[in-house]
Parts: sequence; C-alpha cells; structure tokens
Amino acid sequence: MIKLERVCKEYRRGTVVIRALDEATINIGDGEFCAVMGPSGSGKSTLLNVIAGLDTISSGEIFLDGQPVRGSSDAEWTRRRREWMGMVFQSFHLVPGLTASENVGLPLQFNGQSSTFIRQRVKEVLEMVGLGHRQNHRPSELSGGEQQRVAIARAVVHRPRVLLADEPTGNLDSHQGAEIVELLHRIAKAAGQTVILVTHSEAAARVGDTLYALQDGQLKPKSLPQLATIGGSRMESS
Ligand SMILES: Nc1ncnc2c1ncn2[C@@H]1O[C@H](COP(=O)(O)OP(=O)(O)OP(=O)(O)O)[C@@H](O)[C@H]1O
Repeated sequence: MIKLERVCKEYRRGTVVIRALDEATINIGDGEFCAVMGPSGSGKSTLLNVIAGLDTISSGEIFLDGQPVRGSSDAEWTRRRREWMGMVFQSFHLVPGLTASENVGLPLQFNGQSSTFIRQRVKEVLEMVGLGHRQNHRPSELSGGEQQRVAIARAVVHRPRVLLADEPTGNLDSHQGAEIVELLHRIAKAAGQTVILVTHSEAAARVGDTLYALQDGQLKPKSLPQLATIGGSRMESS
C-alpha cells in the first residue's frame, strides 16, 4: 500500500546539509496501523510530508498502491490527498471561525458533495467521535481533546484509505492522549484504513500493529519490548 525504498530527504541551508531522511525503507500493508517513534528532529514530520506529497524527496522511491509517485503533478497530489488521504496534526489545524460541523464538512465541500449529503455524513462522523452534542461549537469553545476529535472526524469524513497522524497527542495531557490514540485506532480498524502514526510517545506507539524507530532519519523495525530503549516520553496513563 505504502512503500518507501531508500528514501533520502536533504535540506540545504547555505553550505550545511541536513539529512532529515536517510535511506528510509518501509513497506506498510493495506489496513495496517504503523507506529513510528522517534525523538524531536528525527524526521517524523518529514516522513509524513513526503508520503503526502507536501515535500519532495532527494533520492529513493515512494510507491503508493504499487505505483511510483515520482513525477506526479501538483494536481495529481492534490487529488490523491483529497480523495485518498486524511491528516491529523499535533496542533489540530481547525479553522477558528468555523463550527465543528463546518470544519468537518470541509473535505466534502472540496470534493464537491451536495449539502444534504454533507449534513448527514458530518453528523454521523461527529457522533462517531463522541461529539454529536458539540456540532455548533467553535474550536475556542472546545477542549484540546475535543478539538482533536473534530480534527479526526475531518480527517476521516471523506473515507480516505490512508490516515497520516503527526504527533496527534503532542498537545494533550496523558489521559486525553490515550483516548485520542484509542479513537484513531478504533475508527481506522473499523474502516480498514491504513494508518501511519508518528510520535515521540511510547504509549501512543504501542497501539501499532507494526513499530518502527526513527533516529537521525534512519527507520528501523522494532518490537514492543524494545520501545523503552528508543527514547522519547511516556504517557503515564497507559
Ligand atoms: N524546511 C526545512 N529546512 C531545513 N531543515 C529542515 C526543514 N524541515 C525540517 N528540517 C530539519 O530536518 C530534521 C527533521 O525534521 P522533522 O520536522 O521531520 O523532525 P520531527 O521528528 O518531526 O521533529 P519534532 O518531533 O520536533 O516535530 C530536523 O533536523 C529539522 O531541523
């Protein structure tokens, strides 16, 4: 489903070269929940950004559904993200002036769905994340955990095949963080979605079917007992 072969991403600042991804190789199957754990600066966001086509790679190859993505136009990437991918971020990225329902409906609006369909689907998804009673609240009227639930609803409303979650528990306390990871896991498994969750949190990473450690841009498969040696922070509640 998602395959990276020796992917390198280098950033240049004058004479300084930063290798954010260093021959990263990974093969993520359909419906797999893959957790990637690494400390700050290890390349986690870069990994998701190159998979989502938000950043280009310096060398190597990325395959989505067996097809190399090299050479895709901006229009192809936009279509892929709109129809195929959902993204969840550490800082929620909700539109402050819109209600929870309006935020969740945005991907459907971009995809040209009818207002009747959008209304029904948004209601259904907000109920699924436990926020049926908060549909008309703006982000500032919601807790951090509730805002992340809205962001998850927005990420899945168009039934994407792939969910990319960038440190989704980073702005939450340990209890809210554990709930958010459990929710992501439950929704993705129910819909058969493929997930890549990047995190510095050991507790969040534990939900993965497969686990990888990212260190200085290098991806290495890990087993659960090895997690504690990767380095990062723990969430007390798990
Ligand atoms: N646009 C850029 N220009 C130059 N260097 C960059 C750029 N984006 C990222 N980097 C560098 O690449 C490395 C990996 O960054 P990245 O944001 O992927 O790490 P991360 O693991 O997501 O970190 P954090 O957990 O702190 O968000 C870091 O050394 C970072 O400074």
